[in-house]
Amino acid sequence: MDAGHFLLMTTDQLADVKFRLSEVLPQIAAHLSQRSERGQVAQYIPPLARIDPGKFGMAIVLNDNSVHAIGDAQEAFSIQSISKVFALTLALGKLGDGLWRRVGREPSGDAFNSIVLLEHEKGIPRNPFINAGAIVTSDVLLASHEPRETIGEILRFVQFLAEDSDISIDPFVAQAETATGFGNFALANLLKANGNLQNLPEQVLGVYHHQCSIAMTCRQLAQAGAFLVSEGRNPLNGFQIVAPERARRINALMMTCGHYNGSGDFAYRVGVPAKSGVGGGVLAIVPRIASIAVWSPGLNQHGNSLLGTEALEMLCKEMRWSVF
Ligand SMILES: NC(=O)CC[C@H](N)C(=O)O
Repeated sequence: MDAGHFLLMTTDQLADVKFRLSEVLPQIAAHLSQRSERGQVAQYIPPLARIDPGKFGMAIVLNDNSVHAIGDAQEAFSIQSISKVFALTLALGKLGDGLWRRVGREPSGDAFNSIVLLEHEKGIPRNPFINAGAIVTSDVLLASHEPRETIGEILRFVQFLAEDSDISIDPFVAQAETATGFGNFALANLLKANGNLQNLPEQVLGVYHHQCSIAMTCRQLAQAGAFLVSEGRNPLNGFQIVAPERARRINALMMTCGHYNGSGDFAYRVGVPAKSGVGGGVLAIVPRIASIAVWSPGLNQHGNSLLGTEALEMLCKEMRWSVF
């Protein structure tokens, strides 16, 4: 198929965006390199607590497949909760709207790992991006398979989206999460007690902790997210990954729930759909224009990347990118 078929910007618009990026990206890198306050790297997952908070990378994929990158954009990091976007995409493919009988679509206003609402709301998590909701999504993907088959399915999907078979799971992170994820076990047990898990908590968490432990570079992540930019079609290879309507809906969930109880602030400051992870990564989508991955491991009080958010705020302001 003709690559031009997928262009959602005219050639002139693309040239203009590329020119502005060549000016703005070095400014962002220079500005952030001077910041001494970089947030705190996640402490509760031991291998993440050892990551250098000085790291910073950003990659932008435009829908002609050109990649514009700065900093440590070629260094793999733990994508953590960003994996929830890919798992949700697969789960919607399996269950369609049936998924919404088991998970809600509302922001929680609580921390990503909160258990409070889950008891109140009888085991139906508020949305698929908080841990409880993502654990249900993992259960859907597990269905009656062996955990390792489902883990392989998620990994292969991400590799397929990024067209990169080098993407892998960090076994040390997966092991550490399983050894220390007592809060996730509490969530999974409460889901099971409420009849909202079909499989055993340890099997479901085997899937969930491994999907969170996928390691990717900014470049790979921005490429894997590109189907959300172009109405569900992967601009790398032209495959229609999801229907345009589904891509819009995944973006809507990223906008309303992608940053947990920091989602309102992120929408206000940045203004595009995005999903964060406690590894310090953020995947942000500018519909019809760009897929952006940024990585800075230090987190703010909500567990979202402090400088990653700031970088996106600067970028979207300078490029005048917003869905509003
Ligand atoms: N916000 C996150 O990235 C959390 C994911 C992490 N694996 C957890 O379960 O706590």
